[in-house]
Amino acid sequence: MSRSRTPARTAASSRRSAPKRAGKEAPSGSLRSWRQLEQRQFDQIGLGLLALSVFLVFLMYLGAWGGAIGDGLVDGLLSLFGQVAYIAPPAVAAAGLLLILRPLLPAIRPFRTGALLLLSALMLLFATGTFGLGGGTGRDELFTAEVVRPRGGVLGDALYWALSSALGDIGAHVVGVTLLLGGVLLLTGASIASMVSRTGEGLRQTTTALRRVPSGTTSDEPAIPVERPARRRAAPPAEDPTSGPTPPRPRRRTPDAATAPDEDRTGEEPVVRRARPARVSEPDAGTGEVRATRGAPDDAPATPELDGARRYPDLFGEAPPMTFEPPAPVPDEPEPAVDEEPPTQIAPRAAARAAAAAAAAAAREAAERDDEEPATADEEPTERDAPAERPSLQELRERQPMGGSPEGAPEDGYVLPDPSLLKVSAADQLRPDTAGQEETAAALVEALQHFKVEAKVIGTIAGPHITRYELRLAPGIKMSKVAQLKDDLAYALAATDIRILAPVPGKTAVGVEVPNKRRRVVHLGDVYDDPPQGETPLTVWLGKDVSGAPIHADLAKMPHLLVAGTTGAGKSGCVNAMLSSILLHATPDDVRLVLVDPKQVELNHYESVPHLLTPVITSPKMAANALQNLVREMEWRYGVMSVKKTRNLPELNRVRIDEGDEPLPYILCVIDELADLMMVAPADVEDAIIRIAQKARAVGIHLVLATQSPRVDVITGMIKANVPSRIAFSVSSQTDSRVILDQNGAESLLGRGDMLFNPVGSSKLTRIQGAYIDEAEIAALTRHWATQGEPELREDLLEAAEEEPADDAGGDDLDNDSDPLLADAIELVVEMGAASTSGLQRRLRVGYTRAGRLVDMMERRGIVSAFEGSKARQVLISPMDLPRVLAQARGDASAAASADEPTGPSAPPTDDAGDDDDRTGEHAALSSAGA
Ligand SMILES: Nc1ncnc2c1ncn2[C@@H]1O[C@H](COP(=O)(O)OP(=O)(O)OP(=O)(O)O)[C@@H](O)[C@H]1O
Repeated sequence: MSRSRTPARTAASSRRSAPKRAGKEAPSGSLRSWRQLEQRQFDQIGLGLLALSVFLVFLMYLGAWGGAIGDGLVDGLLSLFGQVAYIAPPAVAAAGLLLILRPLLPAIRPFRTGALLLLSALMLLFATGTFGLGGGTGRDELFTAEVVRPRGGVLGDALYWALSSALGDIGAHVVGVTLLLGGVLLLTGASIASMVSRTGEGLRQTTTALRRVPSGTTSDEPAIPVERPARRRAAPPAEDPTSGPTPPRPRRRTPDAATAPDEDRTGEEPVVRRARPARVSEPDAGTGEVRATRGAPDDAPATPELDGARRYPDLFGEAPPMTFEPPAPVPDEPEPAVDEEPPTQIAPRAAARAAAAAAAAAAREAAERDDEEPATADEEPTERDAPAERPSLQELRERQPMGGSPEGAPEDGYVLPDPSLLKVSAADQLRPDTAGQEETAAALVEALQHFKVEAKVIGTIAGPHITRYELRLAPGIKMSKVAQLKDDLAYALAATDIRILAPVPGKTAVGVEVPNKRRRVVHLGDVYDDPPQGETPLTVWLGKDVSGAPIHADLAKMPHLLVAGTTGAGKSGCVNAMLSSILLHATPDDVRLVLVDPKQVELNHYESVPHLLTPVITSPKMAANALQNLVREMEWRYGVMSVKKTRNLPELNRVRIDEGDEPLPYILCVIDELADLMMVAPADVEDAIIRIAQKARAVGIHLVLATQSPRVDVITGMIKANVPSRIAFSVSSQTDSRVILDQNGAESLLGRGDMLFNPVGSSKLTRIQGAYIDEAEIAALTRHWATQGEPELREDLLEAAEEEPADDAGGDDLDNDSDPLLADAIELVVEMGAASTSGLQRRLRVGYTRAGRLVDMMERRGIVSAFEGSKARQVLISPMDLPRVLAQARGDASAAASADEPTGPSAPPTDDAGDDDDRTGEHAALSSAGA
């Protein structure tokens, strides 16, 4: 993190968290000011407590004279707490140490409560005389000078008196012991069940280990097998971007520095470092990498995993910040398992640590398993085990990976652009326009009254372009009534367009979003920040939400994004903001770009950045080729991942770096006008998009598809199903809005960057005013990159994909109802008892399109049931029918006729049954041609 950026970043962060706090109950003044103290102030307090502890040791344990204050203090403590006061010196020292070391310690929420319970329990036990503590002289002499000191002090006596009055002596004993146990549990973070289970587990392990000891083991030999060293190098300690001094921008950031949050990066290092190869960063929780988040110096060793954090994750960590990082939904076809993250939040630090430990343990186990036993053949095959059209080993070896450092890349690493080249709004422009808010609120309530809707405004939230008025309706009034009044309210408020949220998600309120009189332009510089910890280099800044909080998204987690809206609504602006965000923090070693711009004017600014993998593609045909070649790259990456036994790009890159290979970058393909491509080669483009969208997430290939034509022939059902994250800009009708978002809303947007963001896994739409970056800023940014090397273009990406004989047999030029693999497919589905396109893809090693066509052919022949949404297709024939059906499929009609067992349900006649003969003739021809 750069020093010069720190203030801006801090400002941005505090702005971001402000609305979150606004929604919560304000903490009390003293608590708030306590929390606002900085660590150096905590250090001072901690030192003071340590000194006090030493002082008390002398006074209380060694009998030293402490002067008036010291002795008074000891007297007071003894009177108040009795014998329990003797734990004051270590307790005060512990409190001091906790304050000093708090950046290194996990947040243990119930600490204070635990300490309080323990203290109360001890005082009570001393006062009550439980376990013979304190003498226990009963209630008669309570509060007398003779007994308070040797027992639980005045406070202990007070507790004892209250409890014994209410519950008797027995009750006081029971409560004392219970409080003691409760305090211990809270302080240690243990739970009774887990203690029981861990004890059982420990016993089991010990017994097992003892049983394993060979009879001849001598005392010198280790009885319990020693853990084998992991085969792979463990992940280095995490980097903490929030700590330590940060070098000023412009800085030279090496690919390592840019992309390897787990590499050592101290502030003292020279700013320029040559440290290729890069390591692509990865999500925290997914990969289990350990990252310190608070105060730990960069070069400090990673805080050791706390046992409690692993076993009792619920007790550790802090409230997660708001962000959009949803996991990808599982498409029809299962992706190779990649580490998932919780849908809407960054994992708390301790949870991340726990995940890290679990992942590390799993990796160790896996490494050991690899050493010990080869994979068994009967293991459940996964997509990764048998990817469709997996390249051969030869191909894997020969192919040149996409990425690597472009020609002429600076020897000493890339220099990242300074974000200060971005324009920042003036202070008055950063504040939303709140003029006339009261009048609008009053007019709103009045207008609703005219329509017999009783409501009152319970809150307003003002953003850069709209203000949301939150209404509480009188009992018995339906929300839908307000929604129906949209146009009337717009008329009453003299507003261009209003949007009604009925209800506001998560609130008992109806929201009415009214455009502000003066809209604020949100400049990218107002919201831009480096990717938060745990995010990938594909993190982009989208703009500000209705409360003015900056919103970012990690495209790698989207994992693909659809951007649609009418012309002039701000799509290109949004794409520019995304690309610029990436160019501001990612080097060509982190991210490579494939830009498709059929309009030829939107993305040509980027033609000289070294991040490009191809020239900016303007021809739809070339774009279709590029997409198909990206599918090959994807398959190649899967092949490599399978050989290296890794599950996602960051893991693969770790292995590649260990083996001295260049890591692979993320690849982002941005298509600025999907409709143009879909006009030229709909089948090929759709097929390639679907295949990339379904599978490419794990290998780091991601798509951003933009279109100004939100029509079903452009955004087809299959594309929609596989591109789960959507951004809708203003559209002209509710139908268009539903095509993009599956719900209304985008028809009420204001244009010029006003958008609704629907990240994957969330049904909630976030309204955002898009960040804007003008051409001069983009030019400055691209100039900065252009001086650091030419793009190393992979022209082969634009070449027409080589025809694959196996797949071509089922290609476009063939009859739609015949395929040499049909008989095999039929056999397979009968054998499997179900028909799925992905199953056929895997087992027959064919592409998606061909497998889909085979299923269609079987449906037409009555072999499998029709498509029923998410339900699997049923196989309608029995194994007994197989010979006849296969004979038909192979075009051997005579074999079918002479088959001995023509029993069982015959395949239902199909409309095109009459054509079968012709087709079987073709089949035979094809089969023999193929042979
Ligand atoms: N985030 C924004 N803030 C303010 N104004 C914006 C923003 N985005 C776009 N605009 C304005 O809207 C105009 C049109 O934007 P843009 O070119 O991005 O639209 P588009 O949807 O890509 O249109 P087309 O599909 O025709 O390319 C821009 O010239 C700019 O003035």
